[in-house]
Amino acid sequence: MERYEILRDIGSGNFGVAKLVRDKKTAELYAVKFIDRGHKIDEHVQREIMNHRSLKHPNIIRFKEVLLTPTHLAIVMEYAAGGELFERICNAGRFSEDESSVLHSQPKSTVGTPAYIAPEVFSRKEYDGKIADVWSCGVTLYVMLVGAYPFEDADDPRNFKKTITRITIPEIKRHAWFLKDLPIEFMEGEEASLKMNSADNECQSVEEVLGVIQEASKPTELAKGGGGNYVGGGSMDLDDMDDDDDTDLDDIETSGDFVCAFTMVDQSPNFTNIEQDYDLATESDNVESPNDHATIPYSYPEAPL
Ligand SMILES: Nc1ncnc2c1ncn2[C@@H]1O[C@H](COP(=O)(O)OP(=O)(O)OP(=O)(O)O)[C@@H](O)[C@H]1O
Repeated sequence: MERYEILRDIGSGNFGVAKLVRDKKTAELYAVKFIDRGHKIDEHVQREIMNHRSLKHPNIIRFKEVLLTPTHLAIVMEYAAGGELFERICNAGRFSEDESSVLHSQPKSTVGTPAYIAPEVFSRKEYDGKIADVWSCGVTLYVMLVGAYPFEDADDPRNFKKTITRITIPEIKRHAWFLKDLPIEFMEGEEASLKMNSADNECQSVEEVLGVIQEASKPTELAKGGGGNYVGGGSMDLDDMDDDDDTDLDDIETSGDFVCAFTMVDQSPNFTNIEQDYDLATESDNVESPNDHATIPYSYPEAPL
Protein backbone atom coordinates (compact mmCIF):
# COMPACT_ATOMS: atom_id res chain seq x y z
CA MET A 1 0.00 0.00 0.00
CA GLU A 2 1.44 3.31 -1.08
CA ARG A 3 -1.16 5.61 0.37
CA TYR A 4 0.93 8.20 2.18
CA GLU A 5 4.03 10.14 1.32
CA ILE A 6 6.16 11.20 4.29
CA LEU A 7 7.05 14.90 4.05
CA ARG A 8 8.93 15.83 7.19
CA ASP A 9 9.34 15.42 10.97
CA ILE A 10 6.99 17.49 13.07
CA GLY A 11 8.02 16.49 16.57
CA SER A 12 8.82 13.74 18.98
CA GLY A 13 7.27 12.58 22.23
CA ASN A 14 7.91 9.98 24.90
CA PHE A 15 6.82 7.14 22.68
CA GLY A 16 8.05 7.98 19.23
CA VAL A 17 8.16 10.48 16.43
CA ALA A 18 5.45 12.39 14.62
CA LYS A 19 5.67 13.08 10.91
CA LEU A 20 3.75 15.14 8.42
CA VAL A 21 2.41 13.00 5.57
CA ARG A 22 0.34 13.57 2.47
CA ASP A 23 -2.39 11.27 1.25
CA LYS A 24 -1.33 10.56 -2.33
CA LYS A 25 -4.92 10.16 -3.49
CA THR A 26 -6.52 13.23 -1.94
CA ALA A 27 -3.41 15.38 -1.30
CA GLU A 28 -4.66 15.95 2.23
CA LEU A 29 -2.11 16.39 4.98
CA TYR A 30 -2.09 14.24 8.09
CA ALA A 31 0.11 13.80 11.12
CA VAL A 32 1.32 10.29 11.80
CA LYS A 33 2.66 9.23 15.14
CA PHE A 34 5.05 6.29 14.87
CA ILE A 35 5.58 3.99 17.84
CA ASP A 36 8.01 1.05 17.77
CA ARG A 37 6.25 -2.26 17.39
CA GLY A 38 6.68 -4.74 20.24
CA HIS A 39 6.63 -4.18 23.98
CA LYS A 40 6.00 -0.42 23.73
CA ILE A 41 2.52 -1.15 22.41
CA ASP A 42 0.91 -1.89 25.75
CA GLU A 43 -2.51 -1.34 27.30
CA HIS A 44 -1.77 2.37 27.87
CA VAL A 45 -1.06 2.93 24.18
CA GLN A 46 -4.18 0.95 23.34
CA ARG A 47 -6.31 3.00 25.72
CA GLU A 48 -4.96 6.29 24.32
CA ILE A 49 -5.75 5.18 20.78
CA MET A 50 -9.25 3.92 21.61
CA ASN A 51 -10.06 7.08 23.56
CA HIS A 52 -8.74 9.18 20.71
CA ARG A 53 -10.85 7.23 18.21
CA SER A 54 -13.98 7.97 20.21
CA LEU A 55 -13.37 11.74 20.38
CA LYS A 56 -15.12 13.54 17.56
CA HIS A 57 -15.20 17.29 17.95
CA PRO A 58 -14.16 20.12 15.62
CA ASN A 59 -11.64 21.36 18.19
CA ILE A 60 -10.05 18.00 18.87
CA ILE A 61 -7.52 16.43 16.49
CA ARG A 62 -9.47 13.74 14.68
CA PHE A 63 -8.21 10.19 14.73
CA LYS A 64 -8.16 8.63 11.27
CA GLU A 65 -6.74 5.14 11.39
CA VAL A 66 -3.93 2.92 12.61
CA LEU A 67 -1.57 1.11 10.26
CA LEU A 68 1.39 -1.19 10.59
CA THR A 69 4.74 -0.68 8.95
CA PRO A 70 7.37 -3.41 9.21
CA THR A 71 8.82 -1.67 12.27
CA HIS A 72 6.19 0.70 13.66
CA LEU A 73 2.58 1.20 14.62
CA ALA A 74 1.45 4.29 12.72
CA ILE A 75 -1.39 6.38 14.12
CA VAL A 76 -2.81 8.59 11.41
CA MET A 77 -4.62 11.71 12.56
CA GLU A 78 -5.66 15.18 11.50
CA TYR A 79 -2.72 17.55 11.17
CA ALA A 80 -2.74 20.67 13.34
CA ALA A 81 -0.72 23.31 11.50
CA GLY A 82 -0.95 25.99 14.16
CA GLY A 83 2.29 25.12 15.96
CA GLU A 84 2.82 24.45 19.63
CA LEU A 85 0.20 25.52 22.19
CA PHE A 86 2.99 26.46 24.59
CA GLU A 87 4.48 28.88 22.06
CA ARG A 88 1.03 30.31 21.37
CA ILE A 89 0.52 30.96 25.07
CA CYS A 90 3.98 32.51 25.41
CA ASN A 91 3.37 34.75 22.41
CA ALA A 92 -0.10 35.72 23.56
CA GLY A 93 1.13 36.73 27.03
CA ARG A 94 -0.21 35.27 30.22
CA PHE A 95 -2.92 37.70 31.27
CA SER A 96 -4.40 40.78 29.73
CA GLU A 97 -4.30 43.99 31.80
CA ASP A 98 -8.00 43.64 32.46
CA GLU A 99 -7.60 40.17 33.86
CA SER A 100 -4.70 41.26 36.06
CA SER A 101 -6.64 44.11 37.61
CA VAL A 102 -9.55 41.80 38.43
CA LEU A 103 -7.09 39.35 39.93
CA HIS A 104 -5.56 42.02 42.18
CA SER A 105 -8.95 43.09 43.44
CA GLN A 106 -9.66 39.61 44.88
CA PRO A 107 -9.12 38.80 48.59
CA LYS A 108 -5.43 38.17 49.28
CA SER A 109 -6.02 34.50 50.14
CA THR A 110 -7.40 33.85 46.67
CA VAL A 111 -4.69 33.13 44.12
CA GLY A 112 -5.34 32.72 40.42
CA THR A 113 -7.45 34.15 37.62
CA PRO A 114 -11.01 34.43 38.97
CA ALA A 115 -12.57 32.69 36.00
CA TYR A 116 -10.57 29.58 36.86
CA ILE A 117 -11.31 29.54 40.58
CA ALA A 118 -13.73 26.99 42.03
CA PRO A 119 -16.84 28.45 43.71
CA GLU A 120 -15.91 27.08 47.14
CA VAL A 121 -12.62 28.99 47.07
CA PHE A 122 -14.56 32.24 46.69
CA SER A 123 -16.79 31.29 49.60
CA ARG A 124 -13.91 31.64 52.12
CA LYS A 125 -15.05 28.47 53.87
CA GLU A 126 -12.87 25.41 54.19
CA TYR A 127 -12.46 23.55 50.93
CA ASP A 128 -10.63 20.57 49.49
CA GLY A 129 -7.72 21.90 47.40
CA LYS A 130 -7.60 18.85 45.15
CA ILE A 131 -11.27 19.14 44.24
CA ALA A 132 -10.85 22.87 43.62
CA ASP A 133 -7.92 22.06 41.30
CA VAL A 134 -10.16 19.72 39.31
CA TRP A 135 -12.57 22.62 38.76
CA SER A 136 -9.70 24.84 37.56
CA CYS A 137 -8.43 22.11 35.21
CA GLY A 138 -11.94 21.79 33.79
CA VAL A 139 -12.08 25.53 33.13
CA THR A 140 -8.59 25.41 31.54
CA LEU A 141 -9.66 22.57 29.25
CA TYR A 142 -12.83 24.43 28.31
CA VAL A 143 -10.89 27.61 27.50
CA MET A 144 -8.43 25.63 25.37
CA LEU A 145 -11.21 23.94 23.43
CA VAL A 146 -13.71 26.76 23.09
CA GLY A 147 -11.61 29.90 23.35
CA ALA A 148 -13.93 31.51 25.92
CA TYR A 149 -14.64 31.13 29.61
CA PRO A 150 -17.40 28.79 30.72
CA PHE A 151 -20.22 30.22 32.86
CA GLU A 152 -19.63 33.65 31.44
CA ASP A 153 -22.66 35.88 31.07
CA ALA A 154 -22.21 37.69 27.76
CA ASP A 155 -24.04 40.71 29.20
CA ASP A 156 -21.95 40.75 32.33
CA PRO A 157 -18.61 39.14 31.42
CA ARG A 158 -16.64 40.53 34.37
CA ASN A 159 -19.02 39.23 36.99
CA PHE A 160 -17.03 36.24 38.16
CA LYS A 161 -19.37 35.69 41.08
CA LYS A 162 -21.59 33.93 38.57
CA THR A 163 -19.22 30.97 38.76
CA ILE A 164 -20.38 30.44 42.34
CA THR A 165 -23.59 28.88 41.14
CA ARG A 166 -22.68 25.35 40.19
CA ILE A 167 -24.41 23.93 37.18
CA THR A 168 -25.99 20.50 37.69
CA ILE A 169 -25.44 17.50 35.40
CA PRO A 170 -29.01 17.58 33.98
CA GLU A 171 -28.55 21.32 33.32
CA ILE A 172 -25.23 20.61 31.57
CA LYS A 173 -26.91 18.02 29.36
CA ARG A 174 -29.43 20.61 28.22
CA HIS A 175 -26.91 23.44 27.88
CA ALA A 176 -26.30 24.88 24.42
CA TRP A 177 -22.50 24.64 24.65
CA PHE A 178 -22.71 21.01 25.66
CA LEU A 179 -25.12 20.11 22.86
CA LYS A 180 -23.23 22.01 20.15
CA ASP A 181 -21.28 19.51 18.03
CA LEU A 182 -21.86 16.83 20.64
CA PRO A 183 -20.19 13.60 19.47
CA ILE A 184 -22.83 11.05 18.50
CA GLU A 185 -21.52 8.62 21.11
CA PHE A 186 -22.67 10.95 23.85
CA MET A 187 -26.10 11.70 22.46
CA GLU A 188 -29.06 10.02 24.06
CA GLY A 189 -32.13 8.46 22.52
CA GLU A 190 -33.05 6.51 19.41
CA GLU A 191 -31.84 9.09 16.91
CA ALA A 192 -28.39 8.88 18.51
CA SER A 193 -28.10 5.13 18.04
CA LEU A 194 -29.14 5.44 14.38
CA LYS A 195 -26.52 8.15 13.80
CA MET A 196 -23.97 6.10 15.71
CA ASN A 197 -24.43 3.09 13.44
CA SER A 198 -23.96 5.12 10.29
CA ALA A 199 -20.93 6.97 11.71
CA ASP A 200 -19.30 3.70 12.76
CA ASN A 201 -19.52 2.52 9.18
CA GLU A 202 -17.49 5.55 8.11
CA CYS A 203 -14.32 4.93 10.08
CA GLN A 204 -11.99 2.11 10.93
CA SER A 205 -13.98 -0.15 13.23
CA VAL A 206 -13.10 -0.87 16.85
CA GLU A 207 -12.25 -4.45 15.85
CA GLU A 208 -9.93 -3.30 13.07
CA VAL A 209 -8.16 -0.81 15.31
CA LEU A 210 -7.73 -3.37 18.07
CA GLY A 211 -6.53 -5.96 15.55
CA VAL A 212 -3.79 -3.63 14.32
CA ILE A 213 -2.78 -2.78 17.90
CA GLN A 214 -2.62 -6.48 18.83
CA GLU A 215 -0.47 -7.19 15.81
CA ALA A 216 1.80 -4.24 16.63
CA SER A 217 2.30 -5.45 20.20
CA LYS A 218 3.94 -8.68 19.00
CA PRO A 219 7.70 -8.79 18.70
CA THR A 220 8.41 -7.65 15.16
CA GLU A 221 9.08 -10.25 12.54
CA LEU A 222 11.62 -7.94 10.98
CA ALA A 223 13.76 -8.07 14.10
CA LYS A 224 13.66 -11.86 13.85
CA GLY A 225 14.67 -11.76 10.23
CA GLY A 226 11.22 -12.51 8.89
CA GLY A 227 9.11 -10.43 6.56
CA GLY A 228 6.16 -9.97 8.91
CA ASN A 229 2.52 -9.48 8.25
CA TYR A 230 1.96 -5.77 7.97
CA VAL A 231 -0.35 -3.18 6.65
CA GLY A 232 1.16 -0.09 5.15
CA GLY A 233 4.77 -0.65 4.22
CA GLY A 234 5.98 1.18 1.16
CA SER A 235 6.17 4.90 1.79
CA MET A 236 5.11 4.50 5.43
CA ASP A 237 8.38 2.77 6.24
CA LEU A 238 10.36 5.30 8.27
CA ASP A 239 13.61 4.11 6.76
CA ASP A 240 12.29 5.05 3.36
CA MET A 241 12.13 8.69 4.28
CA ASP A 242 14.57 10.61 2.17
CA ASP A 243 15.78 13.87 3.69
CA ASP A 244 16.72 15.10 0.24
CA ASP A 245 13.23 14.46 -1.04
CA ASP A 246 12.46 17.05 -3.67
CA THR A 247 8.89 17.50 -2.41
CA ASP A 248 8.13 21.22 -2.51
CA LEU A 249 7.36 21.86 1.13
CA ASP A 250 6.81 25.54 0.42
CA ASP A 251 3.56 24.58 -1.26
CA ILE A 252 2.16 23.18 1.95
CA GLU A 253 -0.24 25.35 3.86
CA THR A 254 0.95 25.32 7.45
CA SER A 255 -0.24 28.70 8.62
CA GLY A 256 -3.84 27.96 9.57
CA ASP A 257 -5.07 26.08 12.58
CA PHE A 258 -6.29 22.91 10.94
CA VAL A 259 -5.70 22.31 7.30
CA CYS A 260 -7.30 19.03 6.45
CA ALA A 261 -10.81 17.80 6.71
CA PHE A 262 -11.44 14.33 7.99
CA THR A 263 -11.79 12.18 4.90
CA MET A 264 -11.79 8.44 4.81
CA VAL A 265 -10.04 6.55 2.11
CA ASP A 266 -10.04 2.81 1.68
CA GLN A 267 -9.88 0.81 4.88
CA SER A 268 -7.30 -1.62 6.09
CA PRO A 269 -7.51 -5.32 5.38
CA ASN A 270 -9.31 -7.77 7.59
CA PHE A 271 -8.08 -8.64 11.00
CA THR A 272 -8.64 -11.53 13.30
CA ASN A 273 -11.61 -11.12 15.62
CA ILE A 274 -10.03 -9.77 18.79
CA GLU A 275 -12.45 -11.62 21.01
CA GLN A 276 -10.80 -14.85 20.00
CA ASP A 277 -7.42 -15.46 21.54
CA TYR A 278 -5.03 -14.22 18.90
CA ASP A 279 -3.68 -17.19 17.04
CA LEU A 280 -0.27 -16.29 15.72
CA ALA A 281 0.01 -19.45 13.67
CA THR A 282 -2.74 -18.19 11.41
CA GLU A 283 -1.19 -14.74 11.06
CA SER A 284 2.05 -15.42 9.30
CA ASP A 285 4.12 -18.34 8.20
CA ASN A 286 7.22 -16.51 9.37
CA VAL A 287 6.24 -16.62 13.03
CA GLU A 288 8.63 -18.68 15.06
CA SER A 289 6.72 -19.13 18.29
CA PRO A 290 3.03 -18.59 18.90
CA ASN A 291 3.61 -18.07 22.63
CA ASP A 292 6.07 -15.21 22.62
CA HIS A 293 3.68 -12.35 23.23
CA ALA A 294 0.89 -11.41 25.52
CA THR A 295 -2.49 -10.37 24.22
CA ILE A 296 -3.49 -6.90 25.38
CA PRO A 297 -6.80 -7.18 27.21
CA TYR A 298 -9.65 -5.37 25.54
CA SER A 299 -10.88 -3.18 28.36
CA TYR A 300 -11.02 0.47 27.51
CA PRO A 301 -13.89 2.71 28.56
CA GLU A 302 -16.27 3.81 25.80
CA ALA A 303 -17.51 6.55 28.13
CA PRO A 304 -16.23 10.16 28.04
CA LEU A 305 -12.76 10.73 29.46
N1 LIG B 1 -1.75 15.93 14.96
C1 LIG B 1 -0.65 16.66 15.04
N2 LIG B 1 -0.51 17.78 14.30
C2 LIG B 1 0.62 18.52 14.36
N3 LIG B 1 1.66 18.23 15.16
C3 LIG B 1 1.59 17.13 15.92
C4 LIG B 1 0.44 16.29 15.91
N4 LIG B 1 0.64 15.26 16.77
C5 LIG B 1 1.85 15.46 17.30
N5 LIG B 1 2.44 16.58 16.80
C6 LIG B 1 3.75 17.12 17.13
O1 LIG B 1 4.60 16.05 17.49
C7 LIG B 1 5.04 16.18 18.84
C8 LIG B 1 5.10 14.81 19.46
O2 LIG B 1 3.79 14.31 19.56
P1 LIG B 1 3.47 13.04 20.43
O3 LIG B 1 2.00 12.90 20.47
O4 LIG B 1 4.31 11.91 19.94
O5 LIG B 1 4.07 13.38 21.84
P2 LIG B 1 3.52 14.24 23.05
O6 LIG B 1 2.03 14.32 22.99
O7 LIG B 1 4.27 15.53 23.04
O8 LIG B 1 3.96 13.38 24.27
P3 LIG B 1 3.67 11.86 24.60
O9 LIG B 1 4.71 11.09 23.87
O10 LIG B 1 3.82 11.80 26.06
O11 LIG B 1 2.27 11.54 24.12
C9 LIG B 1 4.04 17.12 19.49
O12 LIG B 1 4.61 17.80 20.57
C10 LIG B 1 3.70 18.06 18.33
O13 LIG B 1 4.74 19.00 18.16
